[in-house]
Amino acid sequence: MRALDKLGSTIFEMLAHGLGLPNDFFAKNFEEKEATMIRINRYPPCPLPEKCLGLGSHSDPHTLTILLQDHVGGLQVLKNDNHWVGIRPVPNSFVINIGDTLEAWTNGRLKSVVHRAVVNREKRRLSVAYFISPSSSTTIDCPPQLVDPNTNPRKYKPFTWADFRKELLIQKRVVGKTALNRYLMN
Ligand SMILES: O=C(O)CCC(=O)C(=O)O
Ligand SMILES: [Fe+2]
Repeated sequence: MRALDKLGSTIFEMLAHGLGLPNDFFAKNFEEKEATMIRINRYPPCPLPEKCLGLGSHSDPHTLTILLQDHVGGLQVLKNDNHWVGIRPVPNSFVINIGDTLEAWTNGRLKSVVHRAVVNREKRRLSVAYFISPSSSTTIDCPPQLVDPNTNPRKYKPFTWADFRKELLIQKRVVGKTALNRYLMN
């Protein structure tokens, strides 16, 4: 896990740099990484792949996901809210997903994509997802540099990662970005 945490930290630093924020703006909040977790997804072959899904449409609620997928393929991303695009597996590489928490933290500059996994008629598929989360007390509040009252007003009310996790637990199943929508400004 240490290598994945280090990769996550480097990505956070690069993202902060790209957004014109201090390099440690995000990375400094991940000392404790509460609720950071790894999930192994196993999708058995399915005789009727058009009739079922391996993993339904959702966005990852955490901050950053580092995903390793095998050669079979099945990950799809929702583009322009109306069509699914397959993410071709590239050997020896990770897929990096922005989570809901990072979308709120950047006032929507970084987007957490809605995605799903489809199944394969013949082949079993495996993927491994590492979901990185900040310390529970971290307040997710977008910095003033990313807000413009005229062109990009503040989209979300500040919340702590602990609050957001409670919202996630209340939901029976995460569908789309329902937990994050609870924090939208009125
Ligand atoms: O299996 C995949 O490619 C996607 C997995 C995923 O989206 C998840 O575990 O949240
Ligand atoms: Fe996901």
